[in-house]
Amino acid sequence: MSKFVDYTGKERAIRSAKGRAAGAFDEVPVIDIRPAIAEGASDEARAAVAAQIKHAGENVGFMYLAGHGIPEEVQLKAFQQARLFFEQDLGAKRQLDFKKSPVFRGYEGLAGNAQGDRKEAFNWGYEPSADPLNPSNEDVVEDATAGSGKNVWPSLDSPAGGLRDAILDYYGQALVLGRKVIRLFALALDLPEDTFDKSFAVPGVLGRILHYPPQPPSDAEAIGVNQHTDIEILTLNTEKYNTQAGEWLEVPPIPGTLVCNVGDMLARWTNDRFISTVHRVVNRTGQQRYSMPCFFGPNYSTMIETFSQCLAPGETSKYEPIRAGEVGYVWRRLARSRLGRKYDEKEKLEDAVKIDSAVPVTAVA
Ligand SMILES: O=C(O)CCC(=O)C(=O)O
Ligand SMILES: [Fe+2]
Repeated sequence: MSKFVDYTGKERAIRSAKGRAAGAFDEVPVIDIRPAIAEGASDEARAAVAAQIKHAGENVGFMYLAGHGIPEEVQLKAFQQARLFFEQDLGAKRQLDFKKSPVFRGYEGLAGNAQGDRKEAFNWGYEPSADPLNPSNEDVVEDATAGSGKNVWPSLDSPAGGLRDAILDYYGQALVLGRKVIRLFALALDLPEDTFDKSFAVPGVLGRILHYPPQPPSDAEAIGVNQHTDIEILTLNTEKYNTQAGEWLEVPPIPGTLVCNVGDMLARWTNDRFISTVHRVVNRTGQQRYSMPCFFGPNYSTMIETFSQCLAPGETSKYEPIRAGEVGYVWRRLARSRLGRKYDEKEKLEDAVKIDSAVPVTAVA
């Protein structure tokens, strides 16, 4: 594997190499969460599922979640609309170019993406009207530094006019599920079950649909999304490939499951007790590939400071406390992955996330 340099510029060891070498895993575990999220689930059932999450979080950083309860049809409807959106010509898609949004919402093209990845994406964020547990229609303040901002959607009379409804139907169900999963993560970390609840009342949950065209047969190693770690606490997704211990471990789609992986915020919160695993996407299917990750981050004013329970006596955290969004952790990270900027905590946020609209985005065939 080529070396991995993390967002702070440090060369990073793939921590899960240790787990793999010790024979802790050679594949991503499948965890049936139904017994733990069912109405009236017993403490024993929840503890049993939390124990599996703990093992996966500490050794792999990735897990399949079965029994999650989101109908496949809801996902497929969003993918159908996404296909209609991505099939449009570039000019139509670029009307919703993410570079027009202070919070990177909208279309991210195949060309002009910072890493040269073979993918295009449509990005959105938290919208109160889509949240079954927060049904107020209050407008979210359009302020990148406060960390929310407005979504952009295709107009109703355009070819993908149903994209908003289809995405938000899925996203609303994912929000409900994510809040349950995050409680199980708290249990898995031996923390009070409600540890994350307050910061997930109005959470910083970003979503995106990605489209990966089939790779040219002449280029079997063409990268869909280059190696990276995710920014937030955990990601719920449909399918992907990741890496451990110097070789890439395949994570093929398993019907009826979602893939869940640990992100860097949880690594910071747990001082790397839970591993934010490096992963990438290579589309070798010969088909168009679509995926729809939702990145679960807390309210943007939340301070992320390593839980004392995750430190051994006398141990200090490797990580400085950092605010999730307001002073820019999320936005600096997104500027890095979407605009190719350097991650620098000292740079003024306005400069770090400023979009230079004079930079042309070139088209590729
Ligand atoms: O397409 C996928 O399955 C994964 C994409 C991904 O890793 C990401 O957007 O962070
Ligand atoms: Fe990712």
